[in-house]
Amino acid sequence: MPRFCANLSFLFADLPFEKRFAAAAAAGFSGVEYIGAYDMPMADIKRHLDENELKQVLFNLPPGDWEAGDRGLACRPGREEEFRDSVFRALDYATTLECDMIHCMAGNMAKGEDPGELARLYCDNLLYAADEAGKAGVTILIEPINGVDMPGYLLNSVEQAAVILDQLDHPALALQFDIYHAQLVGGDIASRLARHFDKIRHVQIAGVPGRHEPDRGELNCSFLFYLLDRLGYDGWIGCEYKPQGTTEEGLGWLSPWQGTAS
Ligand SMILES: O=C(O)C(=O)[C@H](O)CO
Ligand SMILES: [Mg+2]
Repeated sequence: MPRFCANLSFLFADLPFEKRFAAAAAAGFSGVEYIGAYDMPMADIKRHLDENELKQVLFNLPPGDWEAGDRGLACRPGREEEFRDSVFRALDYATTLECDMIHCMAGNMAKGEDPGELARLYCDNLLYAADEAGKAGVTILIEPINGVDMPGYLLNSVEQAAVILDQLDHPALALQFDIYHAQLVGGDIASRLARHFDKIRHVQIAGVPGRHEPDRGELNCSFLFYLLDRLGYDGWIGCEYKPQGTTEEGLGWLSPWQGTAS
């Protein structure tokens, strides 16, 4: 059955970041993911992982200046050198943290820009990142994100991502299927999980609407977890949601699944 990892950028958010590792372990998680922790020395992160017997499942490439509106650099003209530096920085962390998946955010499209041009640059940058990551045994993931939560984001649909992955056909590139975003952009989750299953290396979950606990809203998560199991999914499911109360209060949905991982 599926293994669940805690997304520390979303869960346990009432605690300082470094305390979220222990909180995740205490709640029964054996893996963690997060957007990024580049302001923390890698040795400190490694210590938190080891002390709490946690696997580092995933984190993101440095996304540029988040406060200034950057949501990744991969499609941004004029930022190629920064993108390349970000690949090496992330791979350094990945090596130390023994993490074999990195999410590369596409970046936003500004008004008046040509999406085709940006998509070309995005693909070139993905190939660069995948070549470097492949040498380190790391897979670069791409994740479609809905354009309501992230207006202007270049990569919105699972279908766009599938075309890109087919075209680039690189062994170190794969799909991060975030069920929350996919439900908002197209729905029909069960069929699309099955259709794109060969490309999926990581799954994330949240309830729709609201991005709260997965059992709150229109999705039938138990059905989807069993489906993933039937499809032969042996990866992690990232719990990337905004708890409605405290994280611990909202974890009732997880208890039937804990200890069932095969
Ligand atoms: O927003 C998401 O769904 C993600 O997984 C990104 O990594 C961060 O925004
Ligand atoms: Mg996600």
